Amino acid sequence: MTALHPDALVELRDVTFGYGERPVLRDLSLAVPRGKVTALMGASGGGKTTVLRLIGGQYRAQRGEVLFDGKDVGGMNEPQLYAMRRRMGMLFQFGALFTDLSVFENVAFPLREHTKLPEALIRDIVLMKLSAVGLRGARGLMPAQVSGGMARRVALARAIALDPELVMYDEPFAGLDPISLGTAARLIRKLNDALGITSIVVSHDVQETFMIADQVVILADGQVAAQGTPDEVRASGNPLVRQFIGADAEGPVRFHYPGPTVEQDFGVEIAE
Ligand SMILES: Nc1ncnc2c1ncn2[C@@H]1O[C@H](COP(=O)(O)OP(=O)(O)OP(=O)(O)O)[C@@H](O)[C@H]1O
Repeated sequence: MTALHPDALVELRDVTFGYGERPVLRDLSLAVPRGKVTALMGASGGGKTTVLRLIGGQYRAQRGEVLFDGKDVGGMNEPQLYAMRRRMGMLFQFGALFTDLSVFENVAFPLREHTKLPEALIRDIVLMKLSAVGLRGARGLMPAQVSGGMARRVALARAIALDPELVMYDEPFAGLDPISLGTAARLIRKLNDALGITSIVVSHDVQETFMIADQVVILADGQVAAQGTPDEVRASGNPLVRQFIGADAEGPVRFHYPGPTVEQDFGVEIAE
């Protein structure tokens, strides 16, 4: 399989996908360059998490191809998927930690699950990863004893425990105060560069995400509405994009999930 974008670690080619009748992604094509931070943004329900699930092989594209390192994820069998997922770290919304395991054991978990490394080596790796997120000293704490921002950093250390090539972050900043949010964003950038990772960040926080991203992809209606460097996207004239990045308060993005009209549901006309 020859990649259209030779420097891409992940590539979607003309991908169509829906959970049922309703298509979520329509002929979507995008490339995630190696070693870079790609931000995936767009209105709620636009399909961002769905893209991550297709990359992780949780779902298969109905049409088109999802390539990881040049191989079609949709064509992989279970052992191949398992091997591919070992090369990926995932940090999902709120990066839930195992509440009955210490900070140390949370980070050690993937190493114990996926490797047969001796205990001494596991210890060194865990402490190295915790050090990378500034929490080596917190190893003995339980999740209930750490702040929300710290918990997110522990989850980040866990996501990079197996030295992944790709890390996917789904709303890594959700629920964080502005200071923790800034810290988490800078950490994602720092780890990306220090460890030579490729990162995909799904986020609604325009300011912080634009600060750390090399490439921004804005999804709307299951397609790419804009793509480019943060500056290029900021300069976009597309009304959807302008509304999303906050340049225009009013715009074409619908507030309501598609469904029957108010008149159909209530038999009267109500201003929304
Ligand atoms: N497992 C599922 N079964 C059925 N429909 C789903 C499922 N997961 C998501 N959807 C629908 O698919 C659409 C896209 O969802 P997705 O979570 O990918 O969007 P998103 O851009 O990540 O949204 P948000 O920013 O709100 O998290 C939504 O309309 C959602 O309701």
